[in-house]
Amino acid sequence: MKIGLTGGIGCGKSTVSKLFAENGFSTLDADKVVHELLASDPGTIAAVVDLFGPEVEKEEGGIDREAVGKSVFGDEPKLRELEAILHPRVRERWQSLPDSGDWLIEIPLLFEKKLQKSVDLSICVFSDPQTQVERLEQRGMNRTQALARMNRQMPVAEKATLADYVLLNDGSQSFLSEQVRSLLSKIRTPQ
Ligand SMILES: CC(C)(COP(=O)(O)OP(=O)(O)OC[C@H]1O[C@@H](n2cnc3c(N)ncnc32)[C@H](O)[C@@H]1O)[C@@H](O)C(=O)NCCC(=O)NCCS
Ligand SMILES: Nc1ncnc2c1ncn2[C@@H]1O[C@H](COP(=O)(O)OP(=O)(O)OP(=O)(O)O)[C@@H](O)[C@H]1O
Repeated sequence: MKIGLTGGIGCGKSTVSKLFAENGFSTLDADKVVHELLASDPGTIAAVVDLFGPEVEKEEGGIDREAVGKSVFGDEPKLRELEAILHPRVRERWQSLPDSGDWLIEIPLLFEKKLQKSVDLSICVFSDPQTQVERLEQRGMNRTQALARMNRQMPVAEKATLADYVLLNDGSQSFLSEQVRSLLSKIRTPQ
């Protein structure tokens, strides 16, 4: 089974992914694939330097994600060009996963990019936008940057209406793990 996990930035996707991993799922995170490509894939690095200039290449090699992130959210044409470099490479990676076994794949833009048909089941982790901003600020992102990314995404309430299952993550981590436990018992029990 391949599950697509989505939600807004900072809603708790990685936290949910860890809970699935503890319950025997293999996991893949599209953001991590992007990070690996930007750190060490020569073709990706060359294309991104071509787009943003040599100043985004770090001395030790690889792309400075913070610098790119600061300039690209709010510059829609550039962001689309960056996505055109990265998305086909990321898609190739998760679409070539083995058919066997249980996989949870974190795909932030699952619904924006209409990829839901490529997974057996979709889950959205929902947090109130206020909670999203607070969590991102706690992680060191400033409010303007947080809002720029959130504004570029489909509102999480809309994602929730499109998903097969929704996990609520405005409460405690134990409330979240209870929901994951209950969801796992549903999707693993043959109907
Ligand atoms: C701009 C980049 C370099 C910033 O890197 P940074 O380490 O700061 O952020 P990270 O990659 O960890 O992303 C964190 C979150 O930002 C949001 N985000 C990232 N890219 C996008 C995007 N194109 N559109 C909307 N939100 C996005 C997602 O919620 C994601 O979970 C990087 O996010 C990137 O290359 N984005 C374009 C590729 C992409 O669309 N990635 C999303 C998953 S495939
Ligand atoms: N229920 C919760 N209570 C308190 N903190 C939480 C809760 N859920 C997640 N967090 C914290 O909020 C932050 C964002 O969570 P997480 O990294 O899981 O979200 P994400 O959706 O994967 O984020 P991103 O979109 O940036 O990849 C993390 O620091 C995490 O530890």
